[in-house]
Amino acid sequence: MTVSSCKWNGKERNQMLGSVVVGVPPFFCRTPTPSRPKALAVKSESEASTSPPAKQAGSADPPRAHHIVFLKTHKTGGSTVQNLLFRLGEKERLTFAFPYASFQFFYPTRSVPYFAHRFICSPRQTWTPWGVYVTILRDPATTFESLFSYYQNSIPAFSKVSAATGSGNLTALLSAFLEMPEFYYNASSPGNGLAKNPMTFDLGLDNQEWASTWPEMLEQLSHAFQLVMMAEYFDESLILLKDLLGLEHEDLIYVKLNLRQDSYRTPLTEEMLARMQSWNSLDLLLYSYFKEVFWERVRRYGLQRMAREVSILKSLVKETRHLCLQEEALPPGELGEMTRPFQPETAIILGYALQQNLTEDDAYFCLRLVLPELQYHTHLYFQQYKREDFKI
Ligand SMILES: Nc1ncnc2c1ncn2[C@@H]1O[C@H](COP(=O)(O)OS(=O)(=O)O)[C@@H](OP(=O)(O)O)[C@H]1O
Repeated sequence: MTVSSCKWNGKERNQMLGSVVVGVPPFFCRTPTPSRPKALAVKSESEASTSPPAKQAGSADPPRAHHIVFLKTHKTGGSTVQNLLFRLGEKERLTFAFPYASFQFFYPTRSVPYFAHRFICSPRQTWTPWGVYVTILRDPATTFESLFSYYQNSIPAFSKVSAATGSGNLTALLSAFLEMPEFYYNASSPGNGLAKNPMTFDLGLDNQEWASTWPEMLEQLSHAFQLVMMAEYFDESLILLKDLLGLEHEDLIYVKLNLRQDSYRTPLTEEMLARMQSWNSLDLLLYSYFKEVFWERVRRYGLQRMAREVSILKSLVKETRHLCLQEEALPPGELGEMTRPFQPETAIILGYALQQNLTEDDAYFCLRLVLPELQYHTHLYFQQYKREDFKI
């Protein structure tokens, strides 16, 4: 089934959702249009072109940000960032680079699309700036714990644990996996891409073992991505994004999406934590490296300035939540189809119900703020390809 043939009804939604469970790296591209926002404009309209900028020999100009690419890693808060970019793109009438026939590009064979892999990750390629590249990382332990719970039934290395132990208890399953990961993990199984060093895999690097090219790879990645956000410092990350793209505070308003119900979280013992870090040691290297890059960047931005900006953002988010949401996150049974996030079999994912009696403008904004990624993707897909049969 192709996405273009989808209508938004329960049966087809399930088919679409099946494919999105294993990841959605949406590429979000900015194409200059007559209604281009001043906030994102780097050069004047007359200078704009739809093709990537050709760098003139000897030109000292920085590359122009004609395109925004967001590489969505798994279980790192990416859906929240994606929602913000979807809203921005819709508001500014930007073009989205959606895969033609699916929600995702090449997963699980390869997580990063070929061109990105070639330009970002090959040590022999010189990085060619084509736009603004942004991604997000999260502490490897919490990322893995979240992945294990969410993909318990769909990643072979994880589902093998329940088959072998007969247990249905997430904590027991995670503990059993961490005791003997090699026993459950088969590197050649394509569905196992995320079962070891998932962020490394998502960035297109070899996630099996450390190689002497790693330091060079990390440096290349830090040149390729103008911003690597950190889930643990989400607000600070958004302020850096604002600075990078020339956004307003209003553009940064968010609610946490794809949030698991607390009862599905596994409390980690010291031993589990150590095992998890050892199993995901490349993710740990990646994360530690980019955490340093991140804080260096915050220092350059100015610590006091950052604190002020974050405080403004926090107040705005609080105010908006009060305006838009009935209460904090709710389980799926209490949500309508439009606002109910996809539910894996092994965890409960929370969503949000809107306040009643919102004005038309507020309802337009608030609905988009809480719209789960599949619903929003479907809406944008139909909107972009001039299919009017699914409208919010
Ligand atoms: N703003 C913000 N800050 C910190 N953490 C956040 C944020 N938004 C979402 N989250 C947490 O990220 C987890 C979901 O990540 P993704 O949306 O990338 O998941 S997915 O791969 O698209 O399914 C999921 O983690 P778990 O709840 O631990 O599963 C979310 O709670």
